Amino acid sequence: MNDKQIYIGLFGFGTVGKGLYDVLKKIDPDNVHLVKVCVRNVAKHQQQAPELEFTSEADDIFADPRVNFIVELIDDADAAYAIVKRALTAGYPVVSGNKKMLAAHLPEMIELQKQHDTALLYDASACGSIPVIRNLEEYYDNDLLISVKGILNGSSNFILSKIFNEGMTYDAALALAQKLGFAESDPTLDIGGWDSVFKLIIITMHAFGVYVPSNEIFTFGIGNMNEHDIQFAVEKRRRIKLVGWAEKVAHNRLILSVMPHLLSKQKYIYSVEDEFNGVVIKGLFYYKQFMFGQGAGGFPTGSAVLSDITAQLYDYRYEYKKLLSSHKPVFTNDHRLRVYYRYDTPHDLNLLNFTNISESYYSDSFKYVVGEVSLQELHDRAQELRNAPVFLSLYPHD
Ligand SMILES: NC(=O)C1=CN([C@@H]2O[C@H](COP(=O)(O)OP(=O)(O)OC[C@H]3O[C@@H](n4cnc5c(N)ncnc54)[C@H](OP(=O)(O)O)[C@@H]3O)[C@@H](O)[C@H]2O)C=CC1
Ligand SMILES: N[C@@H](CC=O)C(=O)O
Repeated sequence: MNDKQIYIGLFGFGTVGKGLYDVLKKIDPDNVHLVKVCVRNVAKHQQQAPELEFTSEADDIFADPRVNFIVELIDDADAAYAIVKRALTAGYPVVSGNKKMLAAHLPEMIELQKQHDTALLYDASACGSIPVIRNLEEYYDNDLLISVKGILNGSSNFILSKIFNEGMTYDAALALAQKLGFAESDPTLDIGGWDSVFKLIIITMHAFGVYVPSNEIFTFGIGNMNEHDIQFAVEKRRRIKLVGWAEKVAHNRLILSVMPHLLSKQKYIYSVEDEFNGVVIKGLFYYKQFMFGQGAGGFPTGSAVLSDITAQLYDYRYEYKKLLSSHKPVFTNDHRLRVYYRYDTPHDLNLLNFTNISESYYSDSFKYVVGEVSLQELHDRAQELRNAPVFLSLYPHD
């Protein structure tokens, strides 16, 4: 046990910031202390924790001589970028939960850590309580990793579970996810697959040493799903789950996507319900491993943040070793996938060029095809697809 003491300047006291506070209160560690908290609305939060010092000025945190550690847990990615950059530049160790900010600025954040010889940890940003980043960084440090695939967003999974298992309406399920603190302040990030793609970008950096910006990754959420898609899934004895997927395919190329998958019972993530996340890691010689845990909520994420904080008691840092690998895969969208595609008009059907159509159905109210389509085409047409009355889902062979 070393005698290092961490004095935290905390930004944000919402679901996760308050979660961290509650976890700290419960554990009462000897070497981690919450010194000052920066929020927008001081009065609101002072009532929640009268013994804490609150401020609405970031400068008050940086000027406090006791603070030697910054924890950033706010819901504004631009402000989070400014705070984390300022903290790293000033040499503070930092913990952040902001996947949107991290996904947009990872290369710069890695550079800042190097330049200022300090650490930024963010395991809590991807899959809440599951220590997926540290495991990918430390344990899977070789070229044998084939794929990382999983349910990376608790809210959309919660909504799908409530619809499929309890027959709840989409709107009621979303309202409940918001009430329970799982959803982002802007829930279209959850529903639209954006939150998953931010996490996928971070995970891909630590799994394969490759950074791909979000605008290059096909992202399609569950917002367009309707009762016909649910009926199709039930008839096929499958479930629809929103899945983030990174996989090495032939010739050391790497495909990435976030989209619904029609999963059969054999798949590990078929049984991941509610706000839980599940990540399947596939390797050349060990087949598959499965990590499972709560992906959202104050306590699970607060405890993951605390784990990132205490890791710095022994100076833990991400080393980004895979960035330097000479065998890094090369990102591509040049890959074909089998999908289920529900459409309404001939125009919508013609948005995509299907080959190998194995199934199709046509009635006044429900039309679909199952066939192969290129990931590049899906990516190029993503915006049109999101805006059209269509739904699509990967339909993997069993
Ligand atoms: N909710 C979850 O389960 C998880 C969330 N995350 C991430 O953690 C972060 C926080 O999420 P969450 O706790 O749910 O968000 P909330 O909306 O519950 O809370 C956000 C907090 O940030 C504060 N805030 C916003 N902007 C500023 C600013 N410029 N300066 C200081 N404080 C500010 C708000 O203050 P005020 O209340 O006064 O307005 C509020 O206390 C996000 O990046 C989210 O993506 C990561 C994993 C799980
Ligand atoms: N909104 C996110 C929160 C955790 O990252 C989710 O639902 O997973």
